[in-house]
Amino acid sequence: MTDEPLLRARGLTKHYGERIGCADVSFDLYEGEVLAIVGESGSGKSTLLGLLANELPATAGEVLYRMRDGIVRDIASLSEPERRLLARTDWGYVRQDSREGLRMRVSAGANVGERLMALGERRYAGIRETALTWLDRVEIARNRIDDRPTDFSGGMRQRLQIARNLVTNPRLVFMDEPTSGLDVSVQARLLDLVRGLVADLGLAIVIVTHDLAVARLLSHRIVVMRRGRVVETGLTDQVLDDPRDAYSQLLVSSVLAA
Ligand SMILES: Nc1ncnc2c1ncn2[C@@H]1O[C@H](COP(=O)(O)OP(=O)(O)OP(=O)(O)O)[C@@H](O)[C@H]1O
Repeated sequence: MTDEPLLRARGLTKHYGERIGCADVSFDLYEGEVLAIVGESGSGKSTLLGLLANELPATAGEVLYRMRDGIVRDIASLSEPERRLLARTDWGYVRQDSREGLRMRVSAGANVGERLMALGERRYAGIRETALTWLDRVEIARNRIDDRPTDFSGGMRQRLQIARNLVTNPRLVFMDEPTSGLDVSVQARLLDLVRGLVADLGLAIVIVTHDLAVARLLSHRIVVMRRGRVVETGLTDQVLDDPRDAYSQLLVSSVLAA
């Protein structure tokens, strides 16, 4: 273990032509820490997540990541193979739309095994055994291993995405509104599962959500965005119970009033 941050965002800025996606965002993320990015629609949450996950090029600023070998790299300087390897091993990305995060035409088992195969694992029996273990962990019945995600409910698909991402023991997982569109009870089950995995595996998570209840339940720290800028950041309970910034106060109170 080390006290060094796992990831550092420094002055991250993204312009879409004249439009500002996000501007001058800086923070540190530590191992095992869950950071929620909240804000209303259009505040820049998805843009920031895209920059952090190296899926969008920044207009200015940088993301520094401490790789598994301990060396801190600017993610924009990674070669294409290095970038792909990082995205497949030490990082995960759980998408709002499971059709973007899963391969819908292959079985649940193949969805989970794919990243292992990409890392060179060729023993079919071993891959299947690991996939079964992960189906257990995300509470999908073992006899569904040969079924396709198209036959799964929304909640099961999100749990399968989680298994698919965690099979390589990533240290950092990005999540983009993972519970939106799910029924309340299904959401609660998913959040419970994620909480358990965070505790067991010491995962760091950056989660984008417009739902402050999700942020409250999962995150240690929170970043409040408005018009592409961070207006407030701090410990989740502190920000949600006693927001300093006028906009955060509005955001919190409008949810409370809802
Ligand atoms: N591809 C794009 N081209 C042009 N402008 C964009 C693009 N993507 C985002 N924007 C603009 O950047 C700003 C931030 O958008 P972003 O999608 O990051 O916000 P958000 O908080 O994730 O919103 P939502 O919750 O609706 O997804 C908005 O003004 C948006 O219109």
